[in-house]
Amino acid sequence: MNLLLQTTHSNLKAEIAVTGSKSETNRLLLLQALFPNVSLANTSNSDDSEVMQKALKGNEEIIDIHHAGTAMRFLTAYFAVQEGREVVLTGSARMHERPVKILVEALEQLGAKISYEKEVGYPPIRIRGQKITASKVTLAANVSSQYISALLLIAPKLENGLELVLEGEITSVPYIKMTLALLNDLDVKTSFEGNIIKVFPKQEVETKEMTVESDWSSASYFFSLAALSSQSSISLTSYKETSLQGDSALVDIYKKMGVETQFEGNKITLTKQKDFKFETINLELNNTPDIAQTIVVTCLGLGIGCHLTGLHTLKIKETDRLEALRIELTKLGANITVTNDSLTLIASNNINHNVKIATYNDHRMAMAFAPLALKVPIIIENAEVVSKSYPDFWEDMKKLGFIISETEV
Ligand SMILES: O=C(O)C1=C[C@@H](OP(=O)(O)O)[C@@H](O)[C@H](O)C1
Ligand SMILES: C=C(OP(=O)(O)O)C(=O)O
Repeated sequence: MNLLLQTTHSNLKAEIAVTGSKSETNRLLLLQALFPNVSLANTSNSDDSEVMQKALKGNEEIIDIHHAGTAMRFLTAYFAVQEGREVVLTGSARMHERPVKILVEALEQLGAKISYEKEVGYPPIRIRGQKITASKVTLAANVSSQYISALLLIAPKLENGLELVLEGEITSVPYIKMTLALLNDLDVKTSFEGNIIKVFPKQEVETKEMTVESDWSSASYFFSLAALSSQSSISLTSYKETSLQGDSALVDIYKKMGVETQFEGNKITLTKQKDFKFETINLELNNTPDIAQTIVVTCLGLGIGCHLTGLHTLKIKETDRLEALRIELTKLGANITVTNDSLTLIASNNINHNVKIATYNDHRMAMAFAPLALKVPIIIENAEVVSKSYPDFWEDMKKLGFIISETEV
């Protein structure tokens, strides 16, 4: 499905209930499987959370998690400790290119039995669940924080808890802190000092309802819309001023792009500042990789330049996001260069009309480019990809007055 996005005005006003954080949901679904007296509210309706839920509830031998990176990594750890159960974890063609070796080797250090069905280091993998008593493991921390979160999530149920020694520069740190914070909410004791993380054993937890905060990565598209609007009052519900999600850094980042965020109860309201003086944006995004695409597209729409660094993990996500951005932004007329871990956009006021944006099976390519419809009519190819994290995205865009129609071209 290709969608043509257009608008007749750029004064944006609506209240939108963004779905729950997929990162929090997928952690909590796993914790709920370990501790059944935990209940959940405001969970994500994303495909990634649905496959996670299905995998944990079902009894299949072959489990297909499609494009869901967190599900792949978290379930690898989960099934490694399900004594007597044997499963094959598989996924989409792209998932077969997303590395899991660091996690598999860490689990093997602990005594897990995992083998590769096809290429060494990549899914699909066969996991034979074991009882694990070892409690110390060393692993590289510079490729994906999801390996670390996966180990931390199963740690309280290990007889002797877990000590992780992290090697190299630690990437995507807020996601590790989110995992630890959710464990702490269940009264699991943890520590994170320097490059050592400890989780202490806990076999049972008190009955508790955990409410998932709405997804900040999904909110990024509304920050971008507010920045590119002539006027805006966009309210988003179920957000907190003190968030577990690193992407809440959007509040400070978009202040530099003329968006003011007001917190009121559990709601945020995004307003466009009048007569804002824009400057080139320089950001290090190692802590917030998922909002890089949103930010660079906003900069193009605003006609300002940016230099974004700390992006090495983008190459192994749903697609090589640096390459995808280079190709699609170039189609729009942008002057962009990328390296293995950075991106530079030169300021320009020209954006080509009616460009067809390819989305590379990446939800964030579709959603990050959508706000440009405030500047030029734009076509988003395979727009259904948004369901990986935000199935209602196009409906929510319509609430802001966008005219969205299917197109054959
Ligand atoms: O733990 C998580 O929920 C996530 C961690 C990040 O991945 P990396 O640690 O691989 O950068 C992020 O990009 C992903 O969308 C979700
Ligand atoms: C990278 C992402 O997800 P995952 O790694 O879980 O597939 C994302 O949602 O941007």
